[in-house]
Amino acid sequence: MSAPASFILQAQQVSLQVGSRILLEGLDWQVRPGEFWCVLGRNGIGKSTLLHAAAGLQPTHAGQWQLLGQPLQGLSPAEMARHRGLLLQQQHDAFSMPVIEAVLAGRFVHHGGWQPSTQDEALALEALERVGLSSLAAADLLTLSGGERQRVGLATLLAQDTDLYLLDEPTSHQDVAAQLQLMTLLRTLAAGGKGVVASCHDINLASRFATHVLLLAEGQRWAGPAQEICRPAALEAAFGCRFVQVATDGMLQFLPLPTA
Ligand SMILES: Nc1ncnc2c1ncn2[C@@H]1O[C@H](COP(=O)(O)OP(=O)(O)OP(=O)(O)O)[C@@H](O)[C@H]1O
Repeated sequence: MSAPASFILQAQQVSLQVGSRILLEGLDWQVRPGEFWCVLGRNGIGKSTLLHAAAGLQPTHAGQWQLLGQPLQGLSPAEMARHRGLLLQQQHDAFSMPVIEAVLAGRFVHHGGWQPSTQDEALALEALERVGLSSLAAADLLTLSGGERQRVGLATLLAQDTDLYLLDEPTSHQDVAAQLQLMTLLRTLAAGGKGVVASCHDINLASRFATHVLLLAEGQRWAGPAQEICRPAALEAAFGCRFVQVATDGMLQFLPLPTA
């Protein structure tokens, strides 16, 4: 997995199914270094399923995924964990532990032992700083707010330091200022050569921060540069409501309106 690959993630004719329902059929899609993709679409359209399948944690019914040019199915869990990380939509904590310990868990994949080195500790602290939570390093994980807990999850992924970041609704528990910081952080990660894929319900955040958008709808999808995909016609087809496009401060905003 050391040779440079032109794609960090590649879907080749991927089909995803839950029960008898086909969510996606014949998806050909590539994530290159430097790209920040937002996956948009209605509730239940298959965004989480897509992220979990790309992470190798959910079955792919046809086609295959390649991670850094290698078939995902052929990689061991340890190899996968060194090259891709997934932020779940919900974090479930059974035990008390200091926040820094949760972040240090991200380093485990790189040394295989539970004893963190001084460098691991420095990287974990730096990851907490990047998500604005260094003051909570010693706090009990179980005492955090929903937004703080979600950012600890992202810090753990940053400590894991993978090539591909898969994030399921990373902004869902964040206040508006934290959303801007988080989307800026994801864009910076991509600009540094990582591949970032995040599901999102905020079209305006996606169109402002993502380099690319994958817009999913029943039996249809659009993929490409964010400014090309975030257009009223495609958004209306995908979400089933009207959109008015408003230009403000040099940015395009999309205002959803009920259908007449
Ligand atoms: N294990 C399962 N068994 C049956 N159906 C499932 C299973 N997992 C997911 N589904 C269904 O698959 C569909 C896609 O779910 P998914 O969570 O991927 O949607 P989503 O686009 O992420 O939705 P949301 O925006 O609400 O998070 C949903 O209709 C869901 O009910």
